[in-house]
Amino acid sequence: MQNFKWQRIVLKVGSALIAPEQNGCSSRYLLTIAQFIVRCRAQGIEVILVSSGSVAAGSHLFPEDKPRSVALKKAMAAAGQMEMMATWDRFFDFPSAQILLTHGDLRDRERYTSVRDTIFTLLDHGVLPVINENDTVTTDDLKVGDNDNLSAMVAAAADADALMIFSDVDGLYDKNPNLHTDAVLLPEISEIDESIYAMAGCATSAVGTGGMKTKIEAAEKATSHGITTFILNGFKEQTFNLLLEGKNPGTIFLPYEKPMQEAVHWRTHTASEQGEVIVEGDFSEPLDENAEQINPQGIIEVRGEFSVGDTILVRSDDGTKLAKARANYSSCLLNFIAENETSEFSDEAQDSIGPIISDEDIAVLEKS
Ligand SMILES: Nc1ncnc2c1ncn2[C@@H]1O[C@H](COP(=O)(O)OP(=O)(O)O)[C@@H](O)[C@H]1O
Ligand SMILES: N[C@@H](CCC(=O)OP(=O)(O)O)C(=O)O
Repeated sequence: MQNFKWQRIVLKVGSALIAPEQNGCSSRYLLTIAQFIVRCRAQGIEVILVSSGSVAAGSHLFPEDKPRSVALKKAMAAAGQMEMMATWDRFFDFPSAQILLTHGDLRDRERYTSVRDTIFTLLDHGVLPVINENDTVTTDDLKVGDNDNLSAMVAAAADADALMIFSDVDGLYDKNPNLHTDAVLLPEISEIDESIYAMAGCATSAVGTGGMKTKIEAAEKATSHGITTFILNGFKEQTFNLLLEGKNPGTIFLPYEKPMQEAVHWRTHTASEQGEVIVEGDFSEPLDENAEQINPQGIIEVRGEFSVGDTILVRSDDGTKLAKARANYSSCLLNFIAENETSEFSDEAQDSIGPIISDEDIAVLEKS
């Protein structure tokens, strides 16, 4: 991959590549992917693998149970994860390590930093990190839900240069090629807007989650962090040969020229808001330099329950999303302040705690 000059890449492998016949893990496609990983490492490129497929790999162990309950899918994931890790590990003569994550781990700044540190330490020691969502323990509130978005969060956490999403199609088409014979492949996307999302349909395979929509979300997350992103066909050996020749065999999403800073990116794309604060005021000036101007008297409403340190969404009174920021106050205290007629208590709180949100812990959102 001489032409690409990458130091660190994240490869995301979809379920259809792991268990194509849904009869346990198969080496049919994984062998080629494993050889690609070995060749990248031989070129000095650090590789992180985000591997889907635990449910698909484990499903053959529970053949008689249909329809599948959530508990059954979690059991499949628990059993299939073992088989999948064993399959990957067999291909390599270097060590690999399993990391199972939930969104709960990534949206908490301390746990996120700990995940980052672990990934960097593994890479420093030549160990291949193999990452999946921790399906067995996730709840609706805790899960990322698809490994496309998870891989983008991992790529950002790992400061990767490129994210390669290996799937069962050649890339992004102007419409689903499995439903429309006249669909056209788009080799290069320089800007992700509504028209790109409009092209993306759902998964049509029995094992995929999210289809193209989640891959575009992943590309948006990654490119805004300066990470070149590809959607590629992992079924075709040619894909890997072309990549090694420095060519684009699928769809490439070009990185932002001015990527977001790490902390702002995390707050925008990985942290999720636990509540909202509706404020009044003049927001014509950049909020990231004036966050501290939002004072308790300006609060109109506090929505949801959040604690100090959680991420909150700040909206203006006309509904515009202004920013995501670290809550310096709990929702309980803010509610009390907002409902209290006298400013004496809020002045006291501001003196002892400081501003409601701070300039350094804020991600300004595009007005919507
Ligand atoms: N515009 C599109 N271009 C390409 N594929 C699309 C498009 N819209 C929907 N798809 C579907 O997305 C599928 C890939 O997503 P998915 O099944 O979730 O794969 P994976 O398991 O690799 O994540 C394709 O097989 C295709 O059916
Ligand atoms: N965590 C799940 C995979 C979820 C997922 O996003 O699957 P896929 O669309 O095939 O990448 C599993 O291991 O089965």
